[in-house]
Amino acid sequence: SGDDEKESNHGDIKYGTVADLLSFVNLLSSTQTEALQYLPGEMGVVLNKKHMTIKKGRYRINVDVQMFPWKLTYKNHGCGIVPKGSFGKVHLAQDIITRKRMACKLIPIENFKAADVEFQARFKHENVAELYGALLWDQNVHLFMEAGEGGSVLEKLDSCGPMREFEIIWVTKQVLRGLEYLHSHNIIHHDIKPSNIVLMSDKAVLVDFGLTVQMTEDVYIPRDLRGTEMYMSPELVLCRGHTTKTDIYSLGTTIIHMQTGSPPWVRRYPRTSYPSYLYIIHKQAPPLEDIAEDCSLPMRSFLERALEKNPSLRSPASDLLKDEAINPPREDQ
Ligand SMILES: Nc1nnc(-c2c[nH]c3ncc(-c4c[nH]c5ccccc45)cc23)o1
Repeated sequence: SGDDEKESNHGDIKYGTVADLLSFVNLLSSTQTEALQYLPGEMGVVLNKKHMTIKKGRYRINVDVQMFPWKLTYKNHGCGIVPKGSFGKVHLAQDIITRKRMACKLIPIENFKAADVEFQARFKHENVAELYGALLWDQNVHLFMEAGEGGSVLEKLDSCGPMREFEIIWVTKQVLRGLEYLHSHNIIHHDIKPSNIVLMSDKAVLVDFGLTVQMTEDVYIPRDLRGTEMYMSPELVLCRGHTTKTDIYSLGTTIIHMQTGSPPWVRRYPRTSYPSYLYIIHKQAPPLEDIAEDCSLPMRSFLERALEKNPSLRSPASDLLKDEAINPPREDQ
């Protein structure tokens, strides 16, 4: 009976719906810090029964799930690095029963915002890292997600140097499919860059939705500056309102980074002499000078469309997905 079921539960971890998870994370982000200590030691909602096995209302580290440092195939020193997201560390986790390997992002409860998970919970797409569950353990929110075991594009660039055009095309198509989906729901990611694109064997997915917003009007008026400077669009820097097109510009700067191994601007304006790039991004023409010399003509024209200074003239993801640069004729491949 329900009572037996209740008695046998020793914790507050349960399988639930997206609505259950959203009310759980809203509870967490709305609880005053001093009140957090009175919450049960273990609480959480698991969306995905296939990957995470709850036993008697519990899901414990080293009992039900093990945590590992990431081992990257191409990382020469092979040390288990723990990549840092916008507000937390990301570990590799493996469910003891299902053996499913997951990413587990730890966010200290005082830094946790419901927005960190809201969009990943509500919007599912093969190029958006799936959220499997959210748990609170001793003052840390643990987000279990789809793992990109190939690491992020940034780690690949740091380890293997500039990417070849066919690799860039492969990543760009995946990111554009994810952006086309998010933008069709008026969602702006706000932090498209190499470290927020992670690689699996058969696809790439977008991660880190801590800065993500859903537009309610035609234009989003920011209260604060969101994103990473080198990848920011001129209209975002101006802070007079922007749209989903800002993500397209950030993809353009990300492609320059994948081609050359460096973000735009930094070679012409060294970081040592330029603490901030905001004024440069605002005043200068888009960074077409930072496009790789050996960039193909189709990719160059793709970048001109993605880096168009005027967002209303900039191509949307749905148009760029049809661009010849990322749909080369067979013999080119
Ligand atoms: N900031 C953030 N928010 N969610 C994620 C995330 C979800 N699934 C993931 N899978 C892999 C990695 C990852 C990043 N760098 C790495 C280096 C080595 C191995 C793995 C990685 C990160 C994630 O990241």
